[in-house]
Amino acid sequence: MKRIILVGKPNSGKSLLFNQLTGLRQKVANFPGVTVELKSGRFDQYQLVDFPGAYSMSTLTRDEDIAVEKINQALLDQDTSLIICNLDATRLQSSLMFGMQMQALAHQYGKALVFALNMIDEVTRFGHQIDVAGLSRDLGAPVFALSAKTLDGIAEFKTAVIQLAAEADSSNLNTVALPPLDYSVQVKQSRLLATQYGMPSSVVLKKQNAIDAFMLNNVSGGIAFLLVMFLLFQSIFTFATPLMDAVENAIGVSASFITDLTGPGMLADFLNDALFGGLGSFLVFVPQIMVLTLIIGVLEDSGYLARAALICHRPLSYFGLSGRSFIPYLSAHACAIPAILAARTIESPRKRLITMLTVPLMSCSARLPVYALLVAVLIPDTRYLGGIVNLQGVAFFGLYLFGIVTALLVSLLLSRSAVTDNEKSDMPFILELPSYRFPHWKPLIHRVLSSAKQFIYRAGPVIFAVSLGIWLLGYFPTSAGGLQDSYLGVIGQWIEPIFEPLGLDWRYGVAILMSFLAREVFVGALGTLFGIDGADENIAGLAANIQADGLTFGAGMGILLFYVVALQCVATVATLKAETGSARLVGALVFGYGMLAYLLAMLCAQFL
Ligand SMILES: Nc1nc2c(ncn2[C@@H]2O[C@H](COP(=O)(O)OP(=O)(O)OP(=O)(O)O)[C@@H](O)[C@H]2O)c(=O)[nH]1
Ligand SMILES: [Mg+2]
Repeated sequence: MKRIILVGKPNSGKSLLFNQLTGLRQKVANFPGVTVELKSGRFDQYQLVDFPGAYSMSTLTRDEDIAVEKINQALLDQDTSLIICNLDATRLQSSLMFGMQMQALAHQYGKALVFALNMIDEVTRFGHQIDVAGLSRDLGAPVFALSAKTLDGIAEFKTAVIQLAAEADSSNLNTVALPPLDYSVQVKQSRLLATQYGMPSSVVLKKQNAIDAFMLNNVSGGIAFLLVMFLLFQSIFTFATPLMDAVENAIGVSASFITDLTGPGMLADFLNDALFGGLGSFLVFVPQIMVLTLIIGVLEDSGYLARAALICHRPLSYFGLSGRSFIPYLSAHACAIPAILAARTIESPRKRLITMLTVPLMSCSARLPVYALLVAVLIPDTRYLGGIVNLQGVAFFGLYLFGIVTALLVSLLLSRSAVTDNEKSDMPFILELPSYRFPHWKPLIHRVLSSAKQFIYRAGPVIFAVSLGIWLLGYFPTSAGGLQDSYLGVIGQWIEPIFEPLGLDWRYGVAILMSFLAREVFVGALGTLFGIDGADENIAGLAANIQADGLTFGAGMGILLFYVVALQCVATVATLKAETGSARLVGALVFGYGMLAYLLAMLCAQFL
């Protein structure tokens, strides 16, 4: 298939334009370095490829390396019909700096190129107008003003792209032998063109500077940062509670409705214990995942993340990390895998490696159900300041904080050790601050919904299978009750010695071992086990069941810390191996985190 490539400076709106052209939903967010690998989709009869952004053809970071390497391949490829070079109309100079290099290369390799002058809605909003015809004339290439957000100019652009690509396919431009690029010329020319056509930077920066005077100030910025982080984690707990209660009630009502229909017997036992007890107790946590995604999404789209990265650069440097590590660290609270990839934007290879190795310590959304369940068991629901601060919410925040602090300490250890190459640490820290924007709500809603869908699709089948397996083994041969005498009970006796020092009986052991398949399984497995065990089960109250069963505070805290630290995710391990290229290193990491987790759990059980 013939190909059209979409390139440009970071954060210039490439991915949003890509989504509009292909109908796909690649991640779009308001900070540089969102797209870190090539993504393709179909546009008309072409394959459209969205690239990571690059500031110039001489690269600083791994994502830029990938972009430039793949651009060079595309230039040599017969199948590349057209290059769309995306420009941010509000930041014309830096966009053109890359754009003009790209244009010279396209010329050199005989490729057709069109400029998309994106974000034109913002230019209009600032009361400025760009002379598009003049810019096109001076650049010597077609330029289309458009907005990937409001869709202004998109229809014309689509038609033009198809036409230009078809023309290029039939005309066979010839390679022109040009001397190698002299980048200083492009810098000078882009400055001239930007002064002539672009918005004066005083207009763009006025509002931004006013907010940044507060946000980047050492004192007010630091306080704002801590407040934002506290509210982020606290609100996962508070905002989601009503929704969680609703889901819990809905599951309870469905459970009693269905078991009324079936009447007592094995089928009812199965539905109650495995389906509603296992899968049901996991579904309760979906609202929390949605709230977490929503808040991270708002932060990402507002432009605040880049500021937070800047504020954190100094403190993170003490631990051998970079300010840019902040973005992978934050997004790892949703899932570690994209976060490990996002570490590609970190300038120093050494800091990138340390970031990747410590990202799994951030509490990802798979741990949320475990945290929420055990916090509800162990911590009383006490409220302060008229309900704004909730003790359970504070405990929740404490767990996230524990993950972050452990990650920082491990980073410090790694940065002082021989695992990493110290010579490559002195790379400049450069981060472009994006404009503040109101979050684009439509993609945000999609993202929230798809996070829920993914959460269910990813862990749901595993949880169902595990619940089913546990139920069968736990129900037979003594269906009358007596989990202890079931097949599972027998297996349980073998593993009990491992968990005894943690103050846990074999049921918790089974749930912990099973959660190496997916962490969320812990909740489903316990739900099923307590379901079989309890006579008149009330699935809505797994937390209450565990409390009544007498889980001690120390042992419970031990489980929590175990889940914070242990690396129990096959997909994360695979991604780490691919990105670091070292199975040994990743193996050692899994073992190290496992031992630390066990040790912490043991200390809690013995001393708390
Ligand atoms: N107002 C406005 N905002 C836009 C437009 N296009 C994109 N944005 C916003 O600009 C930000 C960056 O968009 P992306 O599509 O992620 O940019 P990108 O060029 O793919 O960025 P990288 O992948 O980091 O290189 C997001 O906050 C978008 O919502 C536009 O036409 N108008
Ligand atoms: Mg992108």
